[in-house]
Amino acid sequence: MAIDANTPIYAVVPAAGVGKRMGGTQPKQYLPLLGRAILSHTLGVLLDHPQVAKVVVALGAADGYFDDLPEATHPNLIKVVGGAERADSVRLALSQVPAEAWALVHDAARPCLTHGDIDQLLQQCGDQGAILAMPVRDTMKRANSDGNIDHTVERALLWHALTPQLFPASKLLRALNQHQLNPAITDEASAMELQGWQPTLVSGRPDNIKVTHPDDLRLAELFLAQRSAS
Ligand SMILES: Nc1ccn([C@@H]2O[C@H](COP(=O)(O)OP(=O)(O)OP(=O)(O)O)[C@@H](O)[C@H]2O)c(=O)n1
Ligand SMILES: C[C@](O)(CO)[C@H](O)COP(=O)(O)O
Repeated sequence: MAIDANTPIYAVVPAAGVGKRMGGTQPKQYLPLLGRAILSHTLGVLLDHPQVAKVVVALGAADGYFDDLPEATHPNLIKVVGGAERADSVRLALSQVPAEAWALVHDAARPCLTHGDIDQLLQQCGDQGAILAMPVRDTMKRANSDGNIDHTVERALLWHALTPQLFPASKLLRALNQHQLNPAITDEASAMELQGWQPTLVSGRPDNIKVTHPDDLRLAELFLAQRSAS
């Protein structure tokens, strides 16, 4: 089942983080990437997709950067104030999404998303929702408390969860409300799984990285520069 062409799709962009793991003096979503802020790249991809009706971005309460972005005045963009955790920011953003819409939740910190991956997610999404993901390629180890190997983890069915993650907005909001005190909710699918949902895993591009540490920024630059050169 693909998402019906008449179903409204609202993108939800959690962008209220501070980027502790990145270090630096400004939130990482505003770091320059080939001359534009990371968040500007991310919003541009979503605002330009023909099936995305609106983009709701969740910002830090004291965000003093967003209004300088060219996308800040886009007619299809809605701003909300985010929350203490990523899941709170998503839950607060969903207040601006109509109940009948589907929510396409995508990290601000993933600027290398492509329309091709969004199209695959929309086409392969089933009635249980769907997420972009990437099969694990390396042998996986579980560490013990000493930081040594405890055991090797069976990897055949292991995937890296990426974003966007796509769910009916009303069902996602209900799940996030029900589990808002659960620290294990680090993505939308984990909340929906607790509701008994089994979302579709849609294989996505490995260059859809989340800029988390300083070396990720250089990688994102290489990926985007490679595309504009091809
Ligand atoms: N309270 C929060 C925390 C995170 N995010 C967003 O969720 C996405 C993924 O989170 P992460 O990569 O962890 O970003 P930060 O929380 O900023 O990073 P760190 O954990 O290193 O502080 C980011 O776009 C971030 O802005 C958010 O909207 N609200
Ligand atoms: C949502 C996510 O990007 C999927 O991998 C990830 O869970 C975000 O984790 P973070 O610690 O909030 O960056």
